[in-house]
Amino acid sequence: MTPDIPAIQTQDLSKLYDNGRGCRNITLSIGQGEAFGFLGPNGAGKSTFVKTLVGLVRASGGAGTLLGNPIGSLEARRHIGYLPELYRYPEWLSGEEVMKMHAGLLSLRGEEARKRIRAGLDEVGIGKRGSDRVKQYSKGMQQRLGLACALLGDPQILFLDEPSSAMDPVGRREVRELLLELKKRGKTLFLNSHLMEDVETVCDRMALMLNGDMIRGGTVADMLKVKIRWRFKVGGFSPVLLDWLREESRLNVGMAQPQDAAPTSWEAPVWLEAELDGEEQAGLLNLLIVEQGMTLYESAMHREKLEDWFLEAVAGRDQRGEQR
Ligand SMILES: Nc1ncnc2c1ncn2[C@@H]1O[C@H](COP(=O)(O)OP(=O)(O)OP(=O)(O)O)[C@@H](O)[C@H]1O
Repeated sequence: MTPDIPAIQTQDLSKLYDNGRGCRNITLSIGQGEAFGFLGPNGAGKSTFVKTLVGLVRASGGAGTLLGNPIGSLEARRHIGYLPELYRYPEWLSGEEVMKMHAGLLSLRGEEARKRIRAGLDEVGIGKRGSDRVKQYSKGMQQRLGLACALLGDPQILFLDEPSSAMDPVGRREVRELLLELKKRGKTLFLNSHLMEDVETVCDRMALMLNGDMIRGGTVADMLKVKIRWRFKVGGFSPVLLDWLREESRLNVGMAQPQDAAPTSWEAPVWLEAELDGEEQAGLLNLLIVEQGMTLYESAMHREKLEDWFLEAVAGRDQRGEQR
């Protein structure tokens, strides 16, 4: 495989359904071995874009290639694994039988197929339940099975549409670890997710979709350079101390929003909030609070950085995706 050919490349790629919804004019280039995250609210067009890339729906405009091969072509499909967002496996089949069915589609047979099926089920953590029927699987286990199917052909590019949405926090973490491992093995990952933490941990670059358009994009590191919000729960507080804190730290410290963190009585601890560039500044404020004889009950980041970014980006925008 020529390393400088992009794994995924699109130029003004659009897929508009008869009702005018879908995704439009998406231009992207994703290198081999890169992990790319698509974020966006429900109905933004993320799944439509992925379905167009994997060749499940035909583009209405623009062009795209996977490892240099036109999207939808057999050669492009040979290199991909796809975990759709909504899927149902026949309930009467066992996990192993579902995998066997997929192995058949990949022309894998005999011992090679058996080996890969066993390893695949183990890798996603359901190896011991492989002979159980799908109807006995929890939603999270079905999602793990879907992931194992997507990995069965050892694809170069993995398209994962909400890969851990049905999982509990432990399952999500395991999937994140698996994705990081796949990245280490040089796989290209395209991840659609509502879960900021998935994108933040796994992806190198990301973009935000809204109403069918890609409205913002960049490296995850750049996106995380936005200010962070930090909260301090302090006792023995007085307004004079707040002025002093501001002056000493030269930071933007204030009382936290009363509706979020109202004190219950005058003596009760109060919440302060600061907009910071990094954790070191929180350390400085901790120190100054204690130095002034206030009691520091709690000091923690208030909101996910990426979540802030996401909320800020969609704030005030009309979101047509979910509307009639
Ligand atoms: N087959 C279809 N026919 C007509 N409209 C569709 C079809 N599939 C999706 N849409 C519409 O296209 C828009 C984008 O849907 P899409 O499923 O791509 O969004 P999404 O970002 O993946 O959302 P979610 O996170 O909820 O899956 C939505 O308004 C949706 O209602």
